[in-house]
Amino acid sequence: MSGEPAPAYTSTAEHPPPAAKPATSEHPPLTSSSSDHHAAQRGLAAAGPSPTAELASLTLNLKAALRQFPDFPSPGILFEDILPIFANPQLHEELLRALELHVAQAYEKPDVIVGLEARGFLFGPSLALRLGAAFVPVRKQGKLPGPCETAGYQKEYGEDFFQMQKDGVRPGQKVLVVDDIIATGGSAAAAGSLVKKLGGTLLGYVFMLELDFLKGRAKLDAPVYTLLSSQEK
Ligand SMILES: O=P(O)(O)OC[C@H]1O[C@H](OP(=O)(O)OP(=O)(O)O)[C@H](O)[C@@H]1O
Ligand SMILES: Nc1ncnc2[nH]cnc12
Repeated sequence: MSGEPAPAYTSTAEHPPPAAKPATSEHPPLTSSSSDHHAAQRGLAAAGPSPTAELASLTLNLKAALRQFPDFPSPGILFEDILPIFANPQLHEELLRALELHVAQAYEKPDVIVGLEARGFLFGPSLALRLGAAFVPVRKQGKLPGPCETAGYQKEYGEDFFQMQKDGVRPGQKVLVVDDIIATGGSAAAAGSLVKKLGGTLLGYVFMLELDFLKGRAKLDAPVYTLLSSQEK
């Protein structure tokens, strides 16, 4: 890895997204020792608050933006609406920064970010670009052309089938699965099983939000990171 060029890391630093600023005291580079290799790849100086302190302040803003809708899409479900984060460019930027910080601290650099339809598509590709990784979708059955692997699953309010294209992940590639929410964990577990069927090495799972009381992470057999938690019962 160390000898490889890292074009996306460099280009992210040189071409930050519109709401982002270059590395400054407000948007500092990654500085912890565990993320030094990422910081070095990005060509950024070490300065500013620790990634842990920065993450803590970012998550406060993000949590405050969530909205809840009772009895949607069916009676008894308290629906967590993440869309206000994407409607606000500053929060959108803060979300990506928080996820990027966490991945750099906690995981090896992934080759592939696998995002789940549909809300995993809202930030999966942007995160992949920041990390210099490929983005590959998991889609609901019947949406992807060509040879696919299929896995059935149950989620908090229904059941479905997920698919991935057979050439989406090459054997041995390091994969992070990302999605907006983990509830019962059924969707994420199905996605992880597809990655493994394709021969990928599952580094772990990254979610914006976890509904802790449903204990979905117990279904997952790789490290799980959630930025925010909710509906503690
Ligand atoms: O942990 P689980 O109980 O499996 O539930 C979590 C999944 O449910 C939601 O997706 P949904 O299937 O509603 O699809 P959408 O993103 O297309 O709205 C959410 O985006 C997760 O993918
Ligand atoms: N309670 C919930 N809110 C939003 N998305 C979900 N996906 C599964 N459960 C959910």
